[in-house]
Amino acid sequence: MIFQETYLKDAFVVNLAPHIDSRGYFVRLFSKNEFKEIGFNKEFVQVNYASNTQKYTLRGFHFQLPPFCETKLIRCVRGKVQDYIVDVRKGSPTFLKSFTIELSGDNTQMLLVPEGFAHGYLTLEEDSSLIYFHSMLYKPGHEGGLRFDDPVLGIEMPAVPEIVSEKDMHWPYINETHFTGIKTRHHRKRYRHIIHFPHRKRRIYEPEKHYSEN
Ligand SMILES: Cc1cn([C@H]2C[C@H](O)[C@@H](COP(=O)(O)OP(=O)(O)O[C@H]3O[C@@H](C)C(=O)[C@@H](O)[C@H]3O)O2)c(=O)[nH]c1=O
Repeated sequence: MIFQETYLKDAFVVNLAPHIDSRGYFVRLFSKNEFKEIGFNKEFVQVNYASNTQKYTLRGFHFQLPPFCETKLIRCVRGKVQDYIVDVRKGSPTFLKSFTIELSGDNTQMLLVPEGFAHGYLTLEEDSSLIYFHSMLYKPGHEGGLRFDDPVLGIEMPAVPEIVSEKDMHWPYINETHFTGIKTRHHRKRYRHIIHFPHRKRRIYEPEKHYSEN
């Protein structure tokens, strides 16, 4: 596994190392020892699987509220998605900035979504499925969400979402209730096997302009 540090503090792209032979391939998705390299020492306590029938289905952007914040490891096992994360940690240097990556059943990348990040994706192919590893159990009633089209986030998608749940259509636009209060980790130790993504220019967040009545 090779960990690629993103420009969002604590969020990593995990590059897998498949063992290929005449049968196909074998690949390790998680190893406690390898993840220690990036300071990850939690346990995954729940594994979820989501199947999406249609292209341009959107799920997200979701996070669990304190004290049930969770780290998630995301792998697309079939089809293709554009995956997004948004830093909603109050006080984080990358607060409200987003990162996106294409994940697919054919590529060998996963995304590690740290605590205090919202996560979502848009399917780019029919029949796209994902598996998520969670460090916290599902807590109904403790879910937070961001609108995928919130102008504060300025997220550009490759296509207009065509299928979105009622719940995801009704998240309020950015306001204080979204801020998880999770602190970023302060250590900035350099890790082995880490590649850095270049910074992307994002629009400046101006709360007084963007807070909505919702
Ligand atoms: C997330 C979740 C949902 N459910 C139930 C609640 C509901 O009846 C049904 C569908 O739930 P949702 O509409 O919230 O599912 P969905 O919109 O797919 O939610 C997921 O979105 C992606 C982007 C993530 O990152 C995941 O962590 C999760 O939040 O499944 C569970 O039983 N356990 C769970 O862990």
